[in-house]
Amino acid sequence: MATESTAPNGTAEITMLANLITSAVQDVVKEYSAAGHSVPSLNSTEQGPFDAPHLVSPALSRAIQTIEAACAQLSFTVANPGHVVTNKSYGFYEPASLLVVTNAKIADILLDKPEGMHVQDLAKQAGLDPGKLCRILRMLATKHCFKEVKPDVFANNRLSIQLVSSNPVSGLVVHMTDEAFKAATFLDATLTDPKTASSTSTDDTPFKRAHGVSLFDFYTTPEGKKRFAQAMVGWGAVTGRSMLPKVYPWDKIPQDAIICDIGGGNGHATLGLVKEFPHLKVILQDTPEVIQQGRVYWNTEHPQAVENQRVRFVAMDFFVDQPVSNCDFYYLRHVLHDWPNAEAIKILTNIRKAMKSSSRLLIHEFVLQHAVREPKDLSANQVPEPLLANYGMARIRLYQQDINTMNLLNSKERTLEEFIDLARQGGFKFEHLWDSGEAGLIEFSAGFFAFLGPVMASSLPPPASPSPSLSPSPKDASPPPPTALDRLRTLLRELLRISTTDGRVFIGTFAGTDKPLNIILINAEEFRMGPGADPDGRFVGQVMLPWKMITKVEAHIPGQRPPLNGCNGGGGDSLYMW
Ligand SMILES: C[S@@+](CC[C@H](N)C(=O)[O-])C[C@H]1O[C@@H](n2cnc3c(N)ncnc32)[C@H](O)[C@@H]1O
Repeated sequence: MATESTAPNGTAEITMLANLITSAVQDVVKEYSAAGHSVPSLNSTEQGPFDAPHLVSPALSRAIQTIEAACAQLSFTVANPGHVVTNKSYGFYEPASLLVVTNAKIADILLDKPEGMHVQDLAKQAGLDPGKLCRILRMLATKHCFKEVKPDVFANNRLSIQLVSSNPVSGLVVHMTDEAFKAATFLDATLTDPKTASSTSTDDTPFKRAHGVSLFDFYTTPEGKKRFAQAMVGWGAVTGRSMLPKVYPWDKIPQDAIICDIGGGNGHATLGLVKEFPHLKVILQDTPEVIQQGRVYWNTEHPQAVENQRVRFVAMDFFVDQPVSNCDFYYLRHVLHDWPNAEAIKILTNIRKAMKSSSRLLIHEFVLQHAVREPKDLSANQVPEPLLANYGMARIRLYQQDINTMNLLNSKERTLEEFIDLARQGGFKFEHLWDSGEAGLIEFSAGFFAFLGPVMASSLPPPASPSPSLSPSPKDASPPPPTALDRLRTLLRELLRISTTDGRVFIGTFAGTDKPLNIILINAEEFRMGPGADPDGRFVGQVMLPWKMITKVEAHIPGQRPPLNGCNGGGGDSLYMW
């Protein structure tokens, strides 16, 4: 007897997918027509009007992602599943072949030859066997990279033109298809060896197993450094380094606000930002050697910023040093994904120590999403059914890159929840996720003071060390008039001496919640050496005092040096003092 199936209805799904594709194609055509263009053919090698992430409107981006996700899902639904899975297992021949043609500069040889070249001539120039090159080019052309214009005659097309050696994307392609790809063949062995299975050390990666050295040691020669730098420029181009000016309300940020670009590489992201918003200043921080490269890059790409002192270059080791103190923004772009949690928290903690109360941390990275819909996940719910909640194949690079970080560095890409948790452990409070195309820009405030709002932030005493910026943060601008609660908070911010009904006296500060039923204090003397003290001796403890126990509250006696130089909140309920 036939039982009623509870499986989703494939007929309904493929009809919905086809409808999504039709409507998204109309949206794409509309966007191109509005820009006065027709949609570029795959056969064209001309640059299109939307060929970089920052040029794509949110509507066009949605339409493109819908097409990429729905086409894959539709074909995987209707095709023989054995055929689909076998094809997936053969997928590695694509990167292997891309490396051959990129190293041989086939796309360069084909430049300005729309009629194409016979593979005999191509192979002669490239120094390869014509028969073998022909088979490689035909496979790639069958995957729409290069075009076979006549039998055995190949030309560039819209995809292969990216492999031209002057295009930084080709640098990324070589890095991925050579050293990363070789390392990936050791993924299974690394994950099943008890010695390396759960390790987060860079010495226990598939990369090290494949190459005998860690990723960092692989690129020590000048040639290696150049190769990695090229790959990173390609990475920036593809992942949308030019998105930074677009996704945050920089126009509302006051004159001379300082963005500290930590682990900023040559500073290409913040260079683009100050070009578009010249009222901002940048402090670029990276290792000494990279900072030198940054200087050269800015002197070439934006000499006015250097001459007018809109940029400073400060070398650092972000595991050891605090970044420059009291900047308005601390910007981390694709830095944390290089590190497992323990190291990432160390970087964040050092930033946290450098921040003033109104500073903001901006983490600019891929933000992974589950492939399944969850009712509370608003962004996933914007993805039309029956597509996967994370846009499936349209966003596959995020999930491949997550494996890539495991492969190369034993690190990871993260979900929003993971970023919030990591930052909380570094002393930050989540404020906002700004949609930035492929990556997200996640904004955090400085833990404790965050809840106090703009009035509190602007009423803080001046920082102990000279501030590089005298400009208030955006949140400080035009504060609303203080309320009674704000005034109470301002009082409570000061170092206080609090006497209690049981005769104890605490010196500390308020670190409570918005509902001041209890007061949380730090007693420096009592807790500094206590069991709760952190290894740096900064977290000295806390105590909850119900209001009814408090007999007297005195502001710290003016002129007397406070027992501590200042205090600031950690994430949630911890408090740091120094
Ligand atoms: C993946 S790159 C990201 C560069 C840049 N933010 C971008 O988005 O292009 C990571 C950066 O972290 C820097 N870095 C690595 N270890 C560091 C350390 N201990 N101190 C400071 N910077 C470091 C590297 O030199 C590199 O520039």
